[in-house]
Amino acid sequence: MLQLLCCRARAAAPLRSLLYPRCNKTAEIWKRSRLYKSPGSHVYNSSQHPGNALSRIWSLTQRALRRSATRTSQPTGGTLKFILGPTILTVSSRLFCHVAHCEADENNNTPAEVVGKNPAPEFKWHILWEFVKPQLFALIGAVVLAFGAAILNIQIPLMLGDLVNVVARYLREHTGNYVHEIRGPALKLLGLYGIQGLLTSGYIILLSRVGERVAADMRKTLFTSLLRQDVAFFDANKTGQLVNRLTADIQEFKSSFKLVISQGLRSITQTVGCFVSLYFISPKLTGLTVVVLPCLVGAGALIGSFLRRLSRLAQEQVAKATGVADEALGNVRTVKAFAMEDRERQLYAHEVNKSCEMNENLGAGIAVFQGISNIALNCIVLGTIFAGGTLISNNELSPGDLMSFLVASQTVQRSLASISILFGQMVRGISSGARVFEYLSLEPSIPLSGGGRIPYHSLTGRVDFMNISFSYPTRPGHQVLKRFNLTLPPSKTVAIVGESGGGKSTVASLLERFYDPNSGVIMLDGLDIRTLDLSWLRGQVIGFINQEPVLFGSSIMENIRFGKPEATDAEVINAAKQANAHRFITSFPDGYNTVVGERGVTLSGGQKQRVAIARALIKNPSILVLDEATSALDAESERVVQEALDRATRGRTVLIIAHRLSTIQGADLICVMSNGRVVEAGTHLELLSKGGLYSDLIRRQRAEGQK
Ligand SMILES: Nc1ncnc2c1ncn2[C@@H]1O[C@H](COP(=O)(O)OP(=O)(O)OP(=O)(O)O)[C@@H](O)[C@H]1O
Repeated sequence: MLQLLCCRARAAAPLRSLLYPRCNKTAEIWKRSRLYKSPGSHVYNSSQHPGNALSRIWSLTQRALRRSATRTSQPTGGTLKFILGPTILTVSSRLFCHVAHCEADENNNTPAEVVGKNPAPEFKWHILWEFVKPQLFALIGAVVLAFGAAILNIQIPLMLGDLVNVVARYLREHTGNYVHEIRGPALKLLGLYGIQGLLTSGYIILLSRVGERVAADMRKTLFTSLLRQDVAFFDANKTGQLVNRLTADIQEFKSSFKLVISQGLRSITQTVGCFVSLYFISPKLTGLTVVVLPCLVGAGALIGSFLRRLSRLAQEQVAKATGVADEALGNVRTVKAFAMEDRERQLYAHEVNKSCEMNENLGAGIAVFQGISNIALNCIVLGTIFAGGTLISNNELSPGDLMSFLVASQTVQRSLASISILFGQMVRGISSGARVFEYLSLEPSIPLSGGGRIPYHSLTGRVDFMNISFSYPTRPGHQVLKRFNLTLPPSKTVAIVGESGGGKSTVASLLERFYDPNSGVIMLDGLDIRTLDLSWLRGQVIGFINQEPVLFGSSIMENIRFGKPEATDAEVINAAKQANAHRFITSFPDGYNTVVGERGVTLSGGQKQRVAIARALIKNPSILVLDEATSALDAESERVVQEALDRATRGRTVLIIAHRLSTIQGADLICVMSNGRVVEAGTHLELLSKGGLYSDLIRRQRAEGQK
């Protein structure tokens, strides 16, 4: 039972008071626990230093919080995890902490250690450069055009001033033709507006092309890198968070990248250029502006950052509500089976109401902010006109200069305001980019390609597990296999049985090289499988069928072809026939083109299993691994599937992991596993006559069957 207590980590006192009483009460925990920090991970386990474990934990916690608080104002999403016997303290750099109380297993190992990632992944400029390099010409073009548009923006106030001066002179002197007088400067200004419009469109087009291509390249590279990672990586990282890096983080990075280059460049150029113009128009008015403007922009930036924090909280709340809906809709069958629709509706309504309230508050905050900033900006205009009027009456300034000054100072205000917003956006973009880059350069510990292949005609399919010891990387303290030995003779069927959690499926995972053993070797035809090409091993040598086969939401034809993409239709149909699936597939109106729905939801368990068998058989594997392939089926489906399996296993090396002992009595060898080791081995009759663990299991299963 997991009990999560949340507290704001910044408030040190509550965290301290939460820890001390817990630890005082459970002094035993300290004696039992060990302290380790695995390299690269952030998992700490307590009592290599039993005496000062608490103070060490506390200082690590504070250091982690300080680091995440000072590096960036944005949440980074990393976690540190402290394991104190059955208590796990998770400190996340989102500045929250959870104290999770977990039951320890029989070895005093906590069941829920999750390896956290670096709390603040670094932004790597050289990786960004690799993505930007192919778009360099377009990027330089965009920068030049944006710079040109900014320079013109500096010219416009001056030309507006010229125009006003012409009008003012005409009004004063009433000489000449008004249209003739004004035509020249007006046309110049119009031309300037036109060129500026063209430059602006040009740089936006180029920049969005650069942004989209960089983002698309990043998505493809990140997806490829994620697919390359080994299974242990996915044990330690939630898929939702990985998908978030592909979508939200890259989106955020792209927006920041485009905004910082376009608006950043424009705003800085305009601010500097317009300030120079202001100074040349009127040093006295510029002096006044220099005093007032930064104060207003500073106040605006402060309120702006407060509003952005509100906006982030409101977005997080919307994401939370979406999470509730996602979970309920994703598990709709379970929700319905437990008649929990009402509870889920209430839960969703509660979260939506909270997000509605937060968004309303945010809306009110924005409204007040905009109202106040409108008043302040208009006051600046009034103040400038007032002071400028005085200068005009003293003949120190012309009306046109005042006009130029007003427009240029408005441009400066806008530019300064956008620089302050851009700064926040840049920080967000950098932390999103860092999260994306973190996995781009991650090398899997088990590489997918490279290594040798055994020619098909000489492959016998003999497998030897030699002295294998293994712990899952996410649970290094819990040894699942202990000096495990087993031989799968060529073309024979070996079954593994034993208590639940004894490590049977782990043996299959090691053969597939989802993980590598900590010690010992697995041999295929006398060769260490670590020296063999992994894509070849998984793609052509080993066929894997498990208890709950997962199908893709495409047609049956495509699902079977997943086992061998180049297979012809005839090969697919042949594999389906071998798997006893042809008849039910052709009974559907769309036959092999029937779309099976998300994860194969429109097929029955037995039908799904037979499609999965066809998918495994189409690659004609030398070794077949059946991990409780029939245990989820009813008697009739099991009979049909078993028939298919009997046919499929002929002439192959087969490893069966079985719960129901009735299904493996014909196996050439049955191994009984207990506590990570093989404790008995022999045929069904040999093991029965021994009267050991196997006959015990048979007796228990028979008794359960009779209940
Ligand atoms: N991905 C994983 N990460 C960490 N521990 C795991 C993982 N998968 C399994 N384990 C643990 O390894 C041990 C052996 O699990 P395994 O699935 O191999 O047992 P099993 O004999 O196949 O059990 P069952 O008959 O119930 O399927 C269990 O204690 C389990 O909790």
